[in-house]
Amino acid sequence: MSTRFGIIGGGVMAEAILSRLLDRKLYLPEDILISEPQAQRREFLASTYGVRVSEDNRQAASASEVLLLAIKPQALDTVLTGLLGVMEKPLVLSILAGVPLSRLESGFPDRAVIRVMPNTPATVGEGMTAIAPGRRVEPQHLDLARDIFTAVGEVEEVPESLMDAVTGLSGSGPAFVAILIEALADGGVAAGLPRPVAARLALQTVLGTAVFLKESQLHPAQLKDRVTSPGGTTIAGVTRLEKGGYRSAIIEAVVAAYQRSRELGRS
Ligand SMILES: NC(=O)C1=CN([C@@H]2O[C@H](COP(=O)(O)OP(=O)(O)OC[C@H]3O[C@@H](n4cnc5c(N)ncnc54)[C@H](OP(=O)(O)O)[C@@H]3O)[C@@H](O)[C@H]2O)C=CC1
Ligand SMILES: O=C(O)[C@@H]1CCC=N1
Repeated sequence: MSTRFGIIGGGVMAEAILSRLLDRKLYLPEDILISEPQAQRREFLASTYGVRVSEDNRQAASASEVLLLAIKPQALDTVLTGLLGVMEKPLVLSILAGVPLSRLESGFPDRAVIRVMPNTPATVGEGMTAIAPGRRVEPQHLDLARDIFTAVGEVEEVPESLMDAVTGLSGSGPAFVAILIEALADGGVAAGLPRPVAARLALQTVLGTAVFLKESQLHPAQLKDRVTSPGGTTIAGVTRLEKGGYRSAIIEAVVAAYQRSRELGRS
């Protein structure tokens, strides 16, 4: 049976992408082969999604069209060593944080490589993916990568020099937003709301605000001004946020994640 889509590393992000690709019927389960060292994880992926699994990365790397690299950046060298001598030349899509195209292209000689940074909302088709094509990428490779990541959300092509910044913002950002939602709910509980009610209000407030901003094209500051009645509740809360360094904490979180992405690429 031929593999159209090979994945090396069947972890969180691989599952997020593959679940949506299957949902959207871009690939059939039998088109996909995932190599993953943990037997339990392989069994889970095979039984949940019907995909083929293997403990041998060389099988996934023999994919006829696409090879998605979804291992941790620290595992790259080991994986590359194990792939020496594999002759097939699929398009390589690397989602590894920080790892530069130059390192990927020397690890996959003669193959077209695209550096990609997706995020976990890809699972529900609301992902944000940035792509940066390498030197050997042809227009048809870029079209294929766009098709794959459009199936899991929005896609932006950027120069490779911006990929670490992308990683700090949209790659890591879902964690920062999840902490905000958790903290909003905690605030509601502190103010006396039952936990389930607080959790629902917090989630819908963040979702509603994001959808409203997207649809209205308002600048976030305009929305903030609309909510902030003179002498009212919101300005009391905003004052406390400013005192607590809310904005700078978020800016610094994105910058710290960007810097860590750069460090990972150097190792
Ligand atoms: N999580 C996220 O939100 C995002 C992650 N990324 C990137 O995606 C990549 C994967 O991240 P994530 O899914 O979170 O990590 P996970 O740890 O969940 O996934 C990595 C998987 O690779 C497996 N693995 C380890 N060594 C090998 C090997 N030699 N050959 C094949 N598979 C191996 C791991 O198995 P085991 O557990 O047994 O070690 C694990 O299942 C990273 O490079 C990360 O930078 C990019 C965007 C967003
Ligand atoms: O935390 C990480 O390293 C990965 C990359 C972007 C999101 N998660």
